[in-house]
Amino acid sequence: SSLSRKRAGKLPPGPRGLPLLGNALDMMKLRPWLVYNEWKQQYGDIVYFTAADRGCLLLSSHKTTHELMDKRGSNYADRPRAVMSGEIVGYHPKVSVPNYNVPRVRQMRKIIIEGQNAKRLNDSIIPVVEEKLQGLLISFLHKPDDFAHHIKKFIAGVIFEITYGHVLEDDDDKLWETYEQMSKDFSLSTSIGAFAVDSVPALKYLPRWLNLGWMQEADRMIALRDVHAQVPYDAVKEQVANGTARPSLMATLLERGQPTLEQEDIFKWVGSDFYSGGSDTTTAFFLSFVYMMSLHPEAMRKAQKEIKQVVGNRLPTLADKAQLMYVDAVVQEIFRLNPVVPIIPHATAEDDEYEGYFIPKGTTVIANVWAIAHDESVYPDPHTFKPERYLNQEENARTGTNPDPRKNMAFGYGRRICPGQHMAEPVTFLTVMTILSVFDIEATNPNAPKPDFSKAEKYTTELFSRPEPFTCRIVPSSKESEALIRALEV
Ligand code: HEM
Repeated sequence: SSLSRKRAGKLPPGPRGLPLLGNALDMMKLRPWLVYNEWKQQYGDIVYFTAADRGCLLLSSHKTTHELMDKRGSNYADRPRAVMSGEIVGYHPKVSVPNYNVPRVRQMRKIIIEGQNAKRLNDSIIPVVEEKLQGLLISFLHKPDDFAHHIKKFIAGVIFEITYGHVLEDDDDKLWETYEQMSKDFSLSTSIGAFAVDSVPALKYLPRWLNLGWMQEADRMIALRDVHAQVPYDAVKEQVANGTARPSLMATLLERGQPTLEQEDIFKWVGSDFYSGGSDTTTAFFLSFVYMMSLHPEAMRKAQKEIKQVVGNRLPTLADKAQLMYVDAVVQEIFRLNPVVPIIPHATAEDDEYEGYFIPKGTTVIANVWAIAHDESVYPDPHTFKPERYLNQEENARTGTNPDPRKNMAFGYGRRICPGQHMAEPVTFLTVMTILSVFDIEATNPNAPKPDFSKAEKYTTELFSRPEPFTCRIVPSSKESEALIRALEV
């Protein structure tokens, strides 16, 4: 590509001469978003660098992510090469791995999005969430210290029920165990730097008899890849055939008639993607919510007061949302301060040119969400948890500050934007509002120093970033609240 580069112009600025290997590997340990944020300060909102054998474009402003990833969507909707996860373990059937021009990507996104249309959302998804949410409140009441486990199980329960009509009851549910392992495999195989073969793709041609650690790991992942989605799919197929299927997305798809082999493969992997797309992300968000409340008692009390005024002494419903501006601001601030997906990787399908810079085909494009979320020209006082920032809508609109993080970064960009957003938005709001309507969340040690959010402290450095394990106290906010929860137990 050096010829076309000469013709098309220079690459954007950025750090040069980084060590060939190791750069990408070290990066992940360091919270790459912090390193990337420094590069933004040093080189600007459009930066080019190479990591191992890849060219990477780092976009660190609303302007650049919007102009390239949204407006030039068709050219910015591919994914970076995934050697371990795609080529070796074979997760290509997942919607998130292949390039956008693979037809099944669009077919799968369509099924996922239609699965959350307004009617399905109201009739099939929200009622399930409300029911599972009652179970969550009861678990919080009885075993508050296990809140992290309860949250995880709540999400898994919702996803299994809406995807397969599978009722998750036991902690050692087989389907749950399998999906958890698949989810771990998928995120490990996808993470930058976990496997050397992603930095040196030629390693994939080493003979299998060498039996290196990563080869054994890959074989184990491949075995699970082949079965995890087959088992629940076959179960629903049989239930549909003998008329015992509970309502679910999979049952709806199968009730339309005998699928072709190609459709079967797509349905199976859509099932897999509901879990890998929806569980770790939503769990990370709710853990972040609990953690933020424990650290910001004033914001919590303001939200609780608003709920009391609007809702009174009953459990809230989504119909109350329009009147709960402050609660909504709390939700936005959780999405912003510690974004669940701090950096989002896409890739270019063709050569491009932007503001005089040349952007080669096949460049990894990284949306630097963390840096945008902490940009003080967009979110003044960016490292502080401050729901109030969203409330002055006229002023915000006039100055272009404090845009809703859900609308322009938390769920990604362009043609790859999160297809689960249609349920994620109401589910996050409903859950936050319901928990706050009956519980106080308190820090175990209120005098401990607050983490420094300008350094992303106390948050993990995974693809889906969540708070590091923490403790807090979750107690009913009043006698009436406790009675409301106990009334749910039958
Ligand atoms: C708080 C919850 C969630 C957050 C923060 C979140 C965030 C994201 C982000 C940032 C992306 C990448 C978008 C891009 O590449 O531009 C994504 C992709 C995706 N999400 Fe979500 N998500 C959430 C919930 C869900 C749920 C509930 C589902 C279930 C259907 C889901 C399914 C997916 C799938 C399948 C993709 C891959 C799409 C593709 O590659 O074309 N997500 N999500």
